[in-house]
Amino acid sequence: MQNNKAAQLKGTMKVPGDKSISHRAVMLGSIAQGKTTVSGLLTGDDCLNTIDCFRKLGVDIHRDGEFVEINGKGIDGLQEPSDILDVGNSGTTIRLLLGILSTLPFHTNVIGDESIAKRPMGRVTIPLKEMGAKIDGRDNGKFTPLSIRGGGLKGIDYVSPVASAQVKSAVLLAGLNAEGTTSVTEPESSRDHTERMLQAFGVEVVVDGLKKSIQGNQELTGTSINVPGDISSAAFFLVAGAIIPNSEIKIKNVGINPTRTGILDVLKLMGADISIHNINDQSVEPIADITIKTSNLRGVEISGDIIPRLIDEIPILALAATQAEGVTVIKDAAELKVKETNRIDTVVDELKKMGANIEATEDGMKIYGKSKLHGADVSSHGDHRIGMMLAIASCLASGETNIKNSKAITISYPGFFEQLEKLMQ
Ligand SMILES: O=C(O)C1=C[C@@H](OP(=O)(O)O)[C@@H](O)[C@H](O)C1
Ligand SMILES: C=C(OP(=O)(O)O)C(=O)O
Repeated sequence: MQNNKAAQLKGTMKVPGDKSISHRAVMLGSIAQGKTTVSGLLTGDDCLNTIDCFRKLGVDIHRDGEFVEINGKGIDGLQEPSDILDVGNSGTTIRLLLGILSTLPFHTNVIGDESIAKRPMGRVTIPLKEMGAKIDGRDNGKFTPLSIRGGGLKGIDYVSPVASAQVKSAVLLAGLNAEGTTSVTEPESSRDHTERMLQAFGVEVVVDGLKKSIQGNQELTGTSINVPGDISSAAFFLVAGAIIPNSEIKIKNVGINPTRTGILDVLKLMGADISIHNINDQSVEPIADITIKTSNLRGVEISGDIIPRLIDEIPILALAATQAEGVTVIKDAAELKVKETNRIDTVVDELKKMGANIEATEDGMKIYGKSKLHGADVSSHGDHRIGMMLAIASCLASGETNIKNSKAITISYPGFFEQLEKLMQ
């Protein structure tokens, strides 16, 4: 993909459905009893892989664009698949799926792409094995391909070493069909979409600070889910609006769940001209419209318990920091190393090629502001968020930027380039 400098970005837009919520809607609908309808589903590759895995498990799922109907027969309605389940590039799919498969008394093989093969699965397979699931795979079940035979689980009181919604969700989903109570305690709060959505399906989740508990043998009842716009996708246009001259962008219907809004807090702290309006917190997930205008940003420190609230937004925040006055320091973000790519390395290496003054640290990065970016030959390394960050960087850079493997962007944002082009007109 080739991109050139943009004079301005102006307009009103929507972003596709939230990826985390879309995965969960398909999964919970598949294990619920009765009909679930989902509107506004993200049709990115990751969520399509989730649908494909549950179809292979025998679930009746009809999709018409962003609308999905699932005819659930309860968790016991899932059947041993005759084919390997392939999650593609999606960490959320494999980790949450492992939680569900752990409860089912049959055999499944699960694989993903070469990025998934490098990502740690021990963080979910260790507690799931402790609950009684039989899981094997490379390095004693810590990496794909994985083979799993579930059933006969016992609840656990699990203290997770990482603030990860995928770990929390996998254990809680396994707990749905385990004997007794299952609890997960996290070091910091991670996104709580699973807890919220389980409640919408009629399951009781007990929240005691950082400890979340669930009783075994609870049945889910099908429901209607309306997926809000993905704040992680909106983040690319929020930063674009702030750093590209003469811009003003309004993004409608964005999910503003407080466990996801670290990006808004940091942009405000950096001095961005951002406003949040039309807040509607009447349903399971709160939504709002967000407007951003070209801003004079300043460098900040981003560390501590805000990190899980903006973990996927760090690549685009790093780009914002290259245009801020002063230095930005990102700490406590070692989790970036185990995403689709090592996002500390890919952000630093690719932005350096475009002239940014940025260095990697042990658990984050340091960015010196007000760099003049120039076009270069860069690569997404197959990581959708790196691809989108580079596309926004190219709108600011002088000359031409060639982004290798920009196709990866469809993992979370089909139609990204079309949207960007519309705002340039
Ligand atoms: O649960 C989810 O939907 C997600 C949780 C986060 O990962 P971790 O659970 O590994 O922190 C996030 O980075 C990922 O994009 C989606
Ligand atoms: C880390 C991400 O997703 P996943 O873990 O589902 O692959 C992401 O979307 O940035």
